Amino acid sequence: MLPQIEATVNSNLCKWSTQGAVEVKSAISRMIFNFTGKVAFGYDVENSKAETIESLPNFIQSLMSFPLNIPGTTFHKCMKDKEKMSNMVRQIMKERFNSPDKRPGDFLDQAINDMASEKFLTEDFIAELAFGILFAAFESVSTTLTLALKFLSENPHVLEELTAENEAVLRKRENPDSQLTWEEYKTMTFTQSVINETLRLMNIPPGLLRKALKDINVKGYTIPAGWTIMLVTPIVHLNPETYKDPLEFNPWRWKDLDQVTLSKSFMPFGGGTRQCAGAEFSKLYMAAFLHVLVTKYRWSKVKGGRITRSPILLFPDGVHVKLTSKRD
Ligand code: HEM
Repeated sequence: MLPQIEATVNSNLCKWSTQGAVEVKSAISRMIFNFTGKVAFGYDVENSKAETIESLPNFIQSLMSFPLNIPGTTFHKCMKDKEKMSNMVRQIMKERFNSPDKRPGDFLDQAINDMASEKFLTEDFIAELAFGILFAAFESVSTTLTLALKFLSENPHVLEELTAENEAVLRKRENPDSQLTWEEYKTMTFTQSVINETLRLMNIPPGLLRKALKDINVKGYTIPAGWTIMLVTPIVHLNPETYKDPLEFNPWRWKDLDQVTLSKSFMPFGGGTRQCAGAEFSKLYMAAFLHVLVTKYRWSKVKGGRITRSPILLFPDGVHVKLTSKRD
């Protein structure tokens, strides 16, 4: 999948560099939506008959609204947008039922095959599931990468080290134009540290939700069985006892953090059996994005960059940048 990721990042960044200013959050949302939609559900943005998801980048803003489903409300608009995405998957499912010989063997095909043995897998369930996966993918990865861009712009010494690591990867190749390999990805430790540090500082969700299955005693207090518990990950990620100067964007700190500390103090993808299903894919995607970005392009901020939390992380004015090729 790495060559596919690199190719999609290459073509998108090339396109952005020929435009004026690009609003990064929306642009990355579309890029990751189209990619995940294609590899998991066969959504072909170029040739699809399904309606283009124009409202996609604003979906998250309408999600946190009063749940009044009547025309004119934000919630109603949110439900309509969700319906568009689910319908897109329903349409693809219909095409696959009609042409069983043209199945690519992706995630959607697996779900369709499992419908025979798993009673809960109805067409509606798969459409909802697809929406959940697409939403989980485009919102979180685009927020992380947008924030990484912002942090890198504000910390030129980090950008310098990141660029040096990624340019060294190119220099070590026999053919500098060959594609990023898994082995190269594994050597990009500073790139991983930049991603970890961005994930640590940003905390997209305000916490993780769990249900107490039995009464739990915590320091003399009882959490009764059945109660919902919220683990506030931002508190864990900004704990000065683990992370010195916790508000500082300092990817170098990851060199000295051991695995035991991290298992309890770093959980951007959650933990246990409900841990994020897309964690490894996301890290790979983000590393490939940063690799292409810093080796081929430079960028300057045009406007935006303000961040709010409500309760997830939002960029109310977007982050607008101008990308230029390093070859120009
Ligand atoms: C930077 C990127 C991402 C972050 C920070 C992130 C974060 C999270 C978090 C915090 C959870 C809740 C875990 C828990 O309760 O323990 C979660 C769940 C989930 N994520 Fe992600 N996610 C990311 C990307 C993705 C991507 C790209 C996909 C799919 C391709 C994805 C699919 C899922 C799914 C399916 C779940 C539900 C898992 C379950 O309940 O069993 N995520 N994610």
